[in-house]
Amino acid sequence: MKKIAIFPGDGIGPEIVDAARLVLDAVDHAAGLNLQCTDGLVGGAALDAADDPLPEASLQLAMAADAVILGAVGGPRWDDLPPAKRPEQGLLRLRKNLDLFANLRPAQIFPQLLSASPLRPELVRDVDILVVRELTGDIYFGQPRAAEVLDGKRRAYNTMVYDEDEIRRIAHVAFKAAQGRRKQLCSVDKANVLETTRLWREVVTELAAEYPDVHLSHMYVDNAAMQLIRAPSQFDVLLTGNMFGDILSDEASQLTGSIGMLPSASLGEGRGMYEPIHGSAPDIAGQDKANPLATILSVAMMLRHSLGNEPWAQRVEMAVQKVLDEGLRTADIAAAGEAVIGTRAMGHAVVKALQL
Ligand SMILES: NC(=O)c1ccc[n+]([C@@H]2O[C@H](COP(=O)([O-])OP(=O)(O)OC[C@H]3O[C@@H](n4cnc5c(N)ncnc54)[C@H](O)[C@@H]3O)[C@@H](O)[C@H]2O)c1
Ligand SMILES: CC(C)[C@H](C(=O)O)[C@@H](O)C(=O)O
Ligand SMILES: [Mg+2]
Repeated sequence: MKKIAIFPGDGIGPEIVDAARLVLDAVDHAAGLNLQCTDGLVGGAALDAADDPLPEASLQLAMAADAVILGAVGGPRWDDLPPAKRPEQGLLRLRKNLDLFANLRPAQIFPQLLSASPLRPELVRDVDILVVRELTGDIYFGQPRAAEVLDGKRRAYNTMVYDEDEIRRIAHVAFKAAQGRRKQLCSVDKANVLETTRLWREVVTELAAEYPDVHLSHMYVDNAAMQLIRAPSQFDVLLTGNMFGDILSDEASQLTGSIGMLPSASLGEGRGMYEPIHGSAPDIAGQDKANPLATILSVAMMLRHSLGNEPWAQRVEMAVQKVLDEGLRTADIAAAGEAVIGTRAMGHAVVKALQL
């Protein structure tokens, strides 16, 4: 028996999670996984219910689980709160408390969606990038941080900080991932300006000696943002910090056609958390329009990384390929004039494509 904690969250979160749940339930039943799934509150939903974006009960639920599935958090209803009190803080605290320092965000091209990419097909056809984003450090968590009034003037600051151990452990993850792929690792930093990322570059370079089969290169983040659009297939594994990884992974999602296609795994020493990279999409929430495939592909990542079930991870990924082959599209991945299906119908279609 494995325990799965499920946090639907806000906005489209409950819709995409419900669609992914259809797939998870079907796999559980067919593969005899004997999963015990329990829902919890995080983000705005938790703020509303318990005045805390990560109530203690939710944290305990996650800590007791073998794996966590999360939809998305946040939305305009909570936008006036200061960052430290917002729904997003629930997600950040969950990541930090579970020590999920390694965020894997694969950006793969689905050949069926080449026409959905804003880039020319010949530029994106061979794209297969793994963004390895550090997830528990950087300017997200650095102290001190404050918003204050000084000499009658409002000012605010955050602190970007990494120590060498934090850099080393995420770099090991990236080097190992590269060894299992095309052996090209590009570390992205801003070492020409920032002390933090100068240390980042030093530590990553030191580690390269342990991975002689991996070709390591370094790139400044501004150039990387540009190269991702100019010639994205040059990248294999992209290693970067929390902030740059957040931005570059949203950018990379566009190569695939939609942010609704990018799953993620957040890993540490223990349980993993699985979530799409996108947010709560308030503009389409509650309309059965959201693409659940990123969440469904995150379930595949959970089967692979937390449940040790590679065959079923691949079956879910193949089922996603099949629905795309069949021409089934949510609005975000539909070409002009193409028929569109809703979130829930897409979930059912993936279950059908599993051919159980
Ligand atoms: N992991 C998370 O929980 C997470 C991630 C990013 C943003 N957020 C939060 O979500 C809220 C909205 O943020 P935002 O608008 O900047 O980013 P967003 O990712 O929610 O949406 C950006 C755009 O992408 C579209 N989109 C996102 N997911 C989609 C899907 N599955 N299918 C189809 N279209 C999709 C949206 O409709 C929107 O047009 C904010 O409160 C933000 O903090 C949460
Ligand atoms: C909601 C926010 C805290 C989060 C982040 O910045 O990590 C999101 O953008 C993501 O990419 O998961
Ligand atoms: Mg983000």
